[in-house]
Amino acid sequence: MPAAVGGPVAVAGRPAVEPPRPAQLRGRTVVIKFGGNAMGDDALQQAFARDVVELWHAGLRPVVVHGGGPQISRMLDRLGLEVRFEAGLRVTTPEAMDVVRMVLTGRVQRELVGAINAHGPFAVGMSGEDAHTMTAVRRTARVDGRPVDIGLVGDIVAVDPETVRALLDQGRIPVVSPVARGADGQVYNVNADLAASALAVALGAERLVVLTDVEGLYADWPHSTEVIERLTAAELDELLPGLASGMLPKMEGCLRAVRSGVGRADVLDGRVPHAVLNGILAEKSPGTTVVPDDGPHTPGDEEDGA
Ligand SMILES: Nc1ncnc2c1ncn2[C@@H]1O[C@H](COP(=O)(O)OP(=O)(O)O)[C@@H](O)[C@H]1O
Ligand SMILES: CC(=O)N[C@@H](CCC(=O)OP(=O)(O)O)C(=O)O
Repeated sequence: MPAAVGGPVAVAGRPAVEPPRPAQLRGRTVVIKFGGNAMGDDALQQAFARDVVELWHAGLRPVVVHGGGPQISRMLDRLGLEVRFEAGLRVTTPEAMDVVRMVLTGRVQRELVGAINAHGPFAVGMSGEDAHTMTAVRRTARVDGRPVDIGLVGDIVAVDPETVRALLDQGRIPVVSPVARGADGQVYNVNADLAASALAVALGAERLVVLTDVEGLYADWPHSTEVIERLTAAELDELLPGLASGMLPKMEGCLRAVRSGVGRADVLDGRVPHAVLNGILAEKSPGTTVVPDDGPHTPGDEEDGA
């Protein structure tokens, strides 16, 4: 596969995107989390796939970590199994774990890989289990300050990024499902936002981009939809205990990422077509940007670890 060639990103029929410093972004790794909500919409999935390929053409090294929560819930429902979340994490029985693995790696990932590969032989799907890429330990949820057993849910404790890095070096676009292996051989269900964050850290990624089904982090949800445009890690740390449902692991992932070397994390509205392209190439992203306490690490400041 030819080496990526950087250049302005022209997208016919769409508002012009002003790439701020494409030369500085060239060769940089960007981890993008694509959530299950956006995946349910064919047009959005196709637009996402095109964006990812365009980033590749612009010379970036995109890695996709996908979710699939709604798809798992629907399948559990069809099978007559319970659907329940605690603090934004699915309560995962051994039977549910089988379904999680089958739906994420066997179905949702195949569809996304197919959408990207409509543009060429780019995407290679893999699970966090593969080649010990993600190792997890069982975690509990905290509800009202108390630990709650949520079954086979994992927290990632180690990432070996070599397989993902090798794919990037071959000019591929890795598409990773958030399933991890425990050191004990047990398979764990990992929240996709936290999996994306852990992989971004291990790859020394420039950016973590999390797509969701709202405009960003709302300051006073559910009473208002005023989006917080930018916050530092310390500011987010203070807000975190007050966050609810799916926003909690998402923002926890952003915090972990910027506290561990990722230059910046953006939460963007995945319902907006081409959110990824606009979010990454525009100077100011339309959603919520989380920066390290000492400000964003901009491309060119230091060597990318990837
Ligand atoms: N402060 C907040 N700001 C925005 N959304 C919030 C907030 N707190 C909770 N939410 C909820 O979190 C949801 C996003 O999380 P989730 O459903 O897990 O998304 P995804 O499938 O994209 O990972 C929003 O749709 C909203 O209902
Ligand atoms: C532990 C846990 O909650 N895992 C998630 C994994 C998928 C996911 O995170 O998907 P979205 O990004 O689409 O929500 C789940 O079972 O739903």
